[in-house]
Amino acid sequence: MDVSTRLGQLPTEILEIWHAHRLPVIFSAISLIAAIRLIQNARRKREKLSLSPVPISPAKKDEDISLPWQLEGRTEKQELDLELRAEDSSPPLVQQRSRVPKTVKGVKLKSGQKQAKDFDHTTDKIQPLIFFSSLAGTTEVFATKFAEELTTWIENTSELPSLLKPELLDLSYIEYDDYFISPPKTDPNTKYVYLVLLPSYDIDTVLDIFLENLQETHNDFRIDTAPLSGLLGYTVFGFGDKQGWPTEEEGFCSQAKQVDKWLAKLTARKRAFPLGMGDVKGAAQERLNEWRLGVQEVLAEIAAGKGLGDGVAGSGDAVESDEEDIEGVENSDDETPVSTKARRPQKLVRVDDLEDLGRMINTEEPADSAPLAIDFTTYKSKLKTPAVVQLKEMVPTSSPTHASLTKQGYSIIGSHSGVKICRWTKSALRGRGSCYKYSFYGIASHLCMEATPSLSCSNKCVFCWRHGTNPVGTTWRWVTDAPEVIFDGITTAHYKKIKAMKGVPGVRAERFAEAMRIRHCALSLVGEPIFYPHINGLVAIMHANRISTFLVCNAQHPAQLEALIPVTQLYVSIDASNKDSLRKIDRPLHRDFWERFCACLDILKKRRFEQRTVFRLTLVKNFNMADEVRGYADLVERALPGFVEVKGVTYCGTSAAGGAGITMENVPFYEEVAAFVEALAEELSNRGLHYGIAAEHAHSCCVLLADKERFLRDGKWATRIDFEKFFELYEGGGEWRPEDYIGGDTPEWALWGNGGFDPRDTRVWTKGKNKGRVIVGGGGVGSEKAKRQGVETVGPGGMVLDGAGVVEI
Ligand SMILES: Cc1cc2nc3c(=O)[nH]c(=O)nc-3n(C[C@H](O)[C@H](O)[C@H](O)COP(=O)(O)O)c2cc1C
Repeated sequence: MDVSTRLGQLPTEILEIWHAHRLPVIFSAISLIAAIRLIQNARRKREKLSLSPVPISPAKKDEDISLPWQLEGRTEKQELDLELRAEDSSPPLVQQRSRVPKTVKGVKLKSGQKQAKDFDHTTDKIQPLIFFSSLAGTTEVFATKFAEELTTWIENTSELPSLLKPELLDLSYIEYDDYFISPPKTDPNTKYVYLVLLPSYDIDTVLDIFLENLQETHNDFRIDTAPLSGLLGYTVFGFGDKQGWPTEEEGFCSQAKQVDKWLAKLTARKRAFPLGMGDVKGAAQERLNEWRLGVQEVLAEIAAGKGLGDGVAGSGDAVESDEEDIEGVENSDDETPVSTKARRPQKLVRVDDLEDLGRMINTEEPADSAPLAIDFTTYKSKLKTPAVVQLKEMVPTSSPTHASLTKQGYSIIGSHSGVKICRWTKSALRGRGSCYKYSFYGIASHLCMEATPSLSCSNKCVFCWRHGTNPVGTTWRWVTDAPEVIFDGITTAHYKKIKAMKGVPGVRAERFAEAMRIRHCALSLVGEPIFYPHINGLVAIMHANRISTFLVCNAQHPAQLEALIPVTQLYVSIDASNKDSLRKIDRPLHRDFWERFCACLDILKKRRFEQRTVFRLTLVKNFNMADEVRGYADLVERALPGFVEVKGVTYCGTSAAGGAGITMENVPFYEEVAAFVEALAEELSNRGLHYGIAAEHAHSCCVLLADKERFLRDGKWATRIDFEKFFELYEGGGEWRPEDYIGGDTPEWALWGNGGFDPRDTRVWTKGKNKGRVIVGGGGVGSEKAKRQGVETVGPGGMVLDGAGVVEI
């Protein structure tokens, strides 16, 4: 075979060989590739391992740290990281002393530590300030007595001329910033000692706000870590109840302990005397007396120029500071104590917003790979992640608040909603008259349910009949119930309460039957309905069930107000005409309460053509009535509400009200309310605003002003509501105006001057004292007319006055 022939056969032979051996060949090739990949992977893993950082020894780390004044050219973030790492280098003395592993915290940059101002006992004065907080009045009583006894001691101790008379300050009335960002700056020769008396509450109260404020001040990078170090000293006394909270572990005086701890930080350990604690059901007075004697001794020593003493437990020296540090580490909310912080010039990082700082720290890993625990969660609650925050129930079933509310007739639904049958509902069931909502708007009280999805509020109004035990807070941080659950719960509880009226003498059968179909819901009661995060869901369910909604808000939540879906009638409580007065009467928890209030007015103005808007003024004599007409007119001019309801405050007669400074003296007579309304109407008219006095309900001490251009129809007041039309418009989904669901004319008997009592109902005088009535009070157009028409005039708080005394109706 020649070469050319053999070459011609070669492909065929190769093909044959391939067919004969292809399987082993393919298998070998795959095995080879797999082996190579495995070897490569193994090599890569080893390389990665070898790249992991060598654990940094303390010595090595210290070398790494650049001091702040060497940071030129670095980014803010780099500077901050280095600051944080520098904080990690605690002095050896403290490291040795720590009995637990130290958690190193990032510290926001603060300006240099202020040392305590020098005190010259020969020239300077000592001003003791006694701060107290009291929700139910107990602490106030103790604090007042304590202040009196301390004053007597000072006055009788002639060798202490530098000691000034103590001042008693209610934490609810002062601006925290005036006292807890730095000591008051009055006379440079006056130095302060803070004496703080506090109860403890394991529910959300204003005390939490105070604590949060102290904490925020300490953590605010713009303020010194120890801004109160200029104080001569401080000490705290706590009141608690050992029956409910037997031991400190179980919460006895827990909040006083926390305040004591934060003040230690803010004052750079100026604790003048150890924390005192008294059991209000036990020997509180004896403990307080002992504590007072100790405080007196300390004051005498300071006055004698001996300061707080050295090296003694409770003196605030380094040993004690370390104790506190350890406690803080255990609690995971502490920081490196002032005494152990690296003392070096601080370079301020420019951060436009505190949140920016939090973001920077939380999102970027430190350059140093050594673990660095950073706790900034406490100064800005927004930074808390839901996973970390332990959600509590607002009103747990086992809480005293729950027990107290239930006793008062409230049904608590879930853990934050409530419903209560109103006295006017009972009255209407018995044919004895409805509340002003019937006279003004046509809401029969037996068809109306009063409820709230949030028992908590962000105000602590002096006239709130539940202050003292109601939860308060500025943010919603509780377990949240679904709107469906709340709706089912409140309606079921309401019907149950109506049914319970079945056997009550005088209940009219037809009204009882009607009452078994709720038509209206007043979302007010107590607390703050728009605080509930799903308020829109709840309102929508109400409307779907053809229940009209009257929602009252406290003008402290502009964002929620803006987002609220239209309700049948939207109220904003206007409890004062100016900032100062509002602070005194509403005692708001929000520091920017006035800005929030004004923002809500602007929202109300914007939304006045979507729904009926109402200003609710509650007049409290000596608080928000005198000389405030012009101020209220300013607010009306700003928001232009459709209606202004003016109501005299109702006296709740509890010790809580007394504690807040409200007595019967503060309850205006109806004639005073009437005179106020007339003055307001005149002021509005002088400004070219078209409001007129439309209706009254003397029994609730309530008068209605309305916008004449919108609710005066053919010369007749038309303040009532066409509820069916409202639902039609709502369900139609298009645009509508409040004028589109105006009902019939305001009935004659409800008009201003006619008293406001539905003649179809029966007036029943309690204890049958309707004979020989003497009309007390009276005055103003309304009451004059009322007198002429034989309507009795009511006294303070809806009390009818007669010759025989006060008869409640
Ligand atoms: C709802 C509620 C919660 C309380 N929580 C605590 C508590 O956690 N620890 C405690 O020691 N006492 C607690 N107490 C008891 C109060 O601190 C005590 O009654 C105190 O005297 C109240 O002071 P004040 O009402 O005058 O402000 C609580 C009382 C109530 C009503």
